[in-house]
Amino acid sequence: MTPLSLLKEVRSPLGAAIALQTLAAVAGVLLFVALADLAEQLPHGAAAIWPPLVLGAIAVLAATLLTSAATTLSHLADTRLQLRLRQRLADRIGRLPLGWFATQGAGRVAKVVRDDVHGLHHLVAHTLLDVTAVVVTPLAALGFLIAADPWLALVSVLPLVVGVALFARSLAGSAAQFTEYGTAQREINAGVVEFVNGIAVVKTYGGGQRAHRRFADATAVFHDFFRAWAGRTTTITTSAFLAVSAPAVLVVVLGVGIWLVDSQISSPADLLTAALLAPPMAAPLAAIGTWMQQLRAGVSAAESVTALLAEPELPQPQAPRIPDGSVVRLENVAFSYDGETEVLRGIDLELRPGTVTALVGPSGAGKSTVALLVARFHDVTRGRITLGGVDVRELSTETLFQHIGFVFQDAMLLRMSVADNIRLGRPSATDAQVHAAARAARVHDRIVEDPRGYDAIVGVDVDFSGGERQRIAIARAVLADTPVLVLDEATAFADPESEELIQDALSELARGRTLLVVAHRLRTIVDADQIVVLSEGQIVHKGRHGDLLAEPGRYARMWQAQEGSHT
Ligand SMILES: Nc1ncnc2c1ncn2[C@@H]1O[C@H](COP(=O)(O)OP(=O)(O)OP(=O)(O)O)[C@@H](O)[C@H]1O
Repeated sequence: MTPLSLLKEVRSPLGAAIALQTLAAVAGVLLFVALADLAEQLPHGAAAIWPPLVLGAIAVLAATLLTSAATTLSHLADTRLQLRLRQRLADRIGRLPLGWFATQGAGRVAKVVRDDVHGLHHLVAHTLLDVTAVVVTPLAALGFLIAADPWLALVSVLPLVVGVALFARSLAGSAAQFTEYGTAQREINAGVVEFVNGIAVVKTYGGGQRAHRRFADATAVFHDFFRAWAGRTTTITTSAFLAVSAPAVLVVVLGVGIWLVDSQISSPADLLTAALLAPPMAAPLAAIGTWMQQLRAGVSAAESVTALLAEPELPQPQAPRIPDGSVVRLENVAFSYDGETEVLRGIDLELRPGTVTALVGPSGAGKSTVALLVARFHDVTRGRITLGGVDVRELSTETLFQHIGFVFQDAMLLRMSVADNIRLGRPSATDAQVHAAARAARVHDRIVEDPRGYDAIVGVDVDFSGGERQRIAIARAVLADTPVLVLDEATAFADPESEELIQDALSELARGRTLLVVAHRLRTIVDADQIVVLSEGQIVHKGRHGDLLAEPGRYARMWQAQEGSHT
């Protein structure tokens, strides 16, 4: 799909709008022709001026009505396109693997849905009509002039030709310059972002000079580049603007035109027509930069939308199967984020119902990745993951999430009431069930601290700390009541009281379920049925706390390091 094929959806209204705008531009030129005729007829009395007067009035009326009809149609096309695109994007976004969002960030989705769809609005509703007008007006004017007097037409088109030649010269080799311009701009932006993001560090450690060097250097590079570029092109660009400016055009047309009239090659009336038509014929060239930029922005918005629509979706099974029980098995699983480096290899693991499995290991070992794969945020690169004996790729998303729930580190709350946030786990839950889930998650007391309690809107009436958000997410999982639960233990930064509450909530949640926990502190998982030690994407040990501690190895060392730091 090419970016502009997006516009196929609205080909008919947009085509009609462009056709109407073309007629409007011709009518606009006709007005000048009528004016010239009017001036010519003035000495011949009232009867003679009526026809051009009526023609002028019709031209104005037609230009106004046609432009307004074209704009209405282009806006209708735009509204239809926006609706279709937003539906298609929502549909596509809904079918992307959940892991995609972690990698790409919600920022890209927001940019496309908000900014790029809006960028397309500009292209469809305005830019295409503007471009039509600036292309058709000179052509229509030239057509009228050629019909009236070819010599004057030639003179009138001269400033335009000179202008085009000068602009072409000033733009020669500009592709490389524009690339350099873009690179320099990006470097400045990166410098600003780095500086602003690091402002706390900069202020704390007083490294102001060094920290903003990247920004300062990028600005200096940009300044030098731009000065050199402007120096090379200013004279020629200014000459081009001058060539197509109304006074310059009039000087040329009147200067040569008067000589043509004197030499009886042209009539005074045709000279008047040329003097009226030549400036609007040349003027659009001065705006060439603006509309090229608008076209480029529109095309680039279309490219972003097309790219998002082309993102590979998570394959859905043709004939979804039903799992038999809720045993989860990872069989010789390998996974790569980038298709090159495998971050997991040969993972064999069984999560039996009612047991707790803890994943431990150094940072970057692949613990979170295993958790994400079990919840099918990504599909495995090799091997398979089964739930109740069925490959998770053969389950419908609905069935999968009826069986597997998850609570990840950055517990997401939506801008809705606290009760509805918890109810996301089970939309049909009664108030009493919501409250019971919140109690089990040790967050009920915090919720009722606010006078609006469960009706308080998150982010508007009430804000929660990270630990509280996580407990609300746990309440949601309690309510969803899935037999398998994947948890990314995120208590590392919680205060001791909050940590204790989260641990209580988790123990409550774990009762009777299959639990897979990404554990950062070993102390919380000493009672786990199975501790899996990962290192560099592979399982290096598996067993219970006591057994693992007994054998010298990574687990014993990790325990020593953590417990040593507690004593
Ligand atoms: N979205 C991603 N895109 C590319 N590589 C990733 C992505 N997420 C993780 N990785 C890489 O995969 C490997 C395993 O990461 P993972 O987050 O699973 O480790 P972890 O054991 O959970 O680490 P931590 O304890 O620090 O959270 C790391 O090398 C990491 O850099």
